Amino acid sequence: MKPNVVIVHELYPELLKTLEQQYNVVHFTRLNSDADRADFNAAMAEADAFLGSNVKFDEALIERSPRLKVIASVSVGVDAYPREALKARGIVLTNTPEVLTDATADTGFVLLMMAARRAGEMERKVRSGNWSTSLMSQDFGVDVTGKTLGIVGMGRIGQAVAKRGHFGFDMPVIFQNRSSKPEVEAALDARQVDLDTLFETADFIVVTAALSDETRGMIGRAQLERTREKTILINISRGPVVREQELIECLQEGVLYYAGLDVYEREPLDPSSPLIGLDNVVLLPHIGSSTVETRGAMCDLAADNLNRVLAGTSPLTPA
Ligand SMILES: NC(=O)C1=CN([C@@H]2O[C@H](COP(=O)(O)OP(=O)(O)OC[C@H]3O[C@@H](n4cnc5c(N)ncnc54)[C@H](O)[C@@H]3O)[C@@H](O)[C@H]2O)C=CC1
Ligand SMILES: O=C(O)C(=O)CO
Repeated sequence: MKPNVVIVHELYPELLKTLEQQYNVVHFTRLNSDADRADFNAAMAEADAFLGSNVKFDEALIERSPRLKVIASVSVGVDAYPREALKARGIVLTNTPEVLTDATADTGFVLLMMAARRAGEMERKVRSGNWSTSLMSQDFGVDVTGKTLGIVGMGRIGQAVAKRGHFGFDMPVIFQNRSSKPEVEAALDARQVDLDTLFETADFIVVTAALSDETRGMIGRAQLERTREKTILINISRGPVVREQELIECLQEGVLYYAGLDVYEREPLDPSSPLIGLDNVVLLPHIGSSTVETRGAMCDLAADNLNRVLAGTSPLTPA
């Protein structure tokens, strides 16, 4: 009997075909409707394995999936999964580290550059026929090269952002991390500081810390009030690391100069969010790792992990 595999993700055709040859696959590109949800729940009742992302795996779903052996998440962040419940059931959780590090760090720099040069605002002006009003000094942004870069959470993605800043833009790097990282300090001529010092000192602050009970709400008004006149905050980790309502208020009041966000407290971002009406924020729809090559590599790694667990061997990247 072939194992049953539920997939909730777009896959490139060759990979889907390979998986369909090996398994009984029920495939959703995403769960769009109540009908999809009902079909998904029915499929999970029989599933041996799940591959995908953006599915809320609460304890009730785990209970309704009695045969489940492995969740191969197409993401590095695994904050959406109830670890204790998975452990209790012996379900293996895998993720996709490394292969998305560069694409996500690049997205951090897209946001940083767009915010620094107010590129979204300028682009909107050109499109609305207001070329000349973008040439006034009150519309100018700020320099990037040589400015101090502050990283919150110096893991894989944090280090990739820091490398871009250090080698590409001549930036002094400071960072805050849960554990000490002398090797990073040495390699990037960087300095590890506490969170308050980071917010007081950096010109650009890039949040790349994983979401956990410890980091949830770690950044709010108390930190933003410490920033300098033209500080820019970028969040490419998870929305709930930053207190979104306090961020909005600080942007509205000019306490924080500018922000660039790829992630939000609730996704998709509600169209009625005040963020959408603010000029001093660049908004992306959680596309940190969304390139053709990187998504392909993430799906390959997730599939390898799933194959290995179903074959009774250890996954390449257990979460
Ligand atoms: N925007 C997007 O599309 C993407 C977002 N991500 C997010 O980025 C996160 C980081 O990914 P990686 O760098 O690969 O993970 P990682 O595990 O290498 O790095 C996470 C870092 O956060 C640090 N950290 C944990 N608690 C902290 C605390 N209280 N204070 C300061 N630092 C703390 C850890 O020490 C670690 O260095 C993921 O967990 C995910 O949420 C990842 C990929 C794409
Ligand atoms: O990998 C992750 O954690 C993401 O957010 C999407 O790539």
